[in-house]
Amino acid sequence: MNTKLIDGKEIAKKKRSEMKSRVVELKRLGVQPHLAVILVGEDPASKTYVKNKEKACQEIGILSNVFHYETDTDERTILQKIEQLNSDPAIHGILVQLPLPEHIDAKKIIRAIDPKKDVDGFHPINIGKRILGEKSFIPCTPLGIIVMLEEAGVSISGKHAVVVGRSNIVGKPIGQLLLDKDATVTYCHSKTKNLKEYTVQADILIVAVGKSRLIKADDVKEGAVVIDVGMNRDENGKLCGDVDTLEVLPKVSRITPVPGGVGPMTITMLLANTIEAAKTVHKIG
Ligand SMILES: Nc1nc2c(c(=O)[nH]1)N[C@@H](CN(C=O)c1ccc(C(=O)N[C@@H](CCC(=O)O)C(=O)O)cc1)CN2
Repeated sequence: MNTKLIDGKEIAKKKRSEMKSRVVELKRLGVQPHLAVILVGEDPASKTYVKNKEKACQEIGILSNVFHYETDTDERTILQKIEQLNSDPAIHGILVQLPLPEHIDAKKIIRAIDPKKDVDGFHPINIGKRILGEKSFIPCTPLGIIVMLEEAGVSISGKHAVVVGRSNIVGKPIGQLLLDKDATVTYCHSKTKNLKEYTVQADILIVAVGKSRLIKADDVKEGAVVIDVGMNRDENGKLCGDVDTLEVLPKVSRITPVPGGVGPMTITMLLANTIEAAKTVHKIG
């Protein structure tokens, strides 16, 4: 692998092996982390992600249950399931795979999850706590990006980080996390005029917009670190990111590939959050 590429698969492997040992320790103390996953519908990508989450849990000794509902399941059934999981002391983490079918209000569903079991970090209580710098669950993809930057030895303090994209799952939280690490943060989005004017100033460029190969060599500064969160299919059906990796590679100091970059870290951080949830509830430091 090109030395400029930040290998998400390798970092994920290392982190999962560390977590496996932590789970062994927890089991010795009589605690086995347990994750409940709710999947509604037949979206092929969501089914794959859920299967991979189940497999990853199994690999490191976390218990997992998947509750798979048909597409036309009503909101009340899902809310009742969440209520049941909230009050089950054996369950440490709950996640609802997104996106949900249109007739289900995702905001209502997320708010129903006990914030102490919200291992996705999407509940408004966890978002508020995070903004205030209090201990909270951090959404898995942004948390994975921070871990990748640390593992790659990229210093964040004093750097100009430009975030392209303002989703609640990635863009907003990653900007906040970088700010907490003393970066100067600029947010860009679909209404930003002359995007390039901002991206060329970035020491650390995070792109999460869902547009195939939007960022070209001319859009990045020499020596920048580029984190590509995009996961798109190009005109030939090939998986690609929001950054034109091949074109940008000669110019940057480090870059995450797609696939094999940020993606594998998302599930790895879910495991980390589930372990943390179990430790917190059992008051294990
Ligand atoms: N409840 C949640 N829903 C969704 C989340 C989330 O964090 N919580 N994130 C995404 C989907 N996602 C996990 O759920 C996810 C996406 C991608 C990957 C990944 O490993 N991607 C691979 C490529 C996979 C492929 O070949 O298609 C990679 O980048 O190498 C893992 C998890 C939306 N929903």
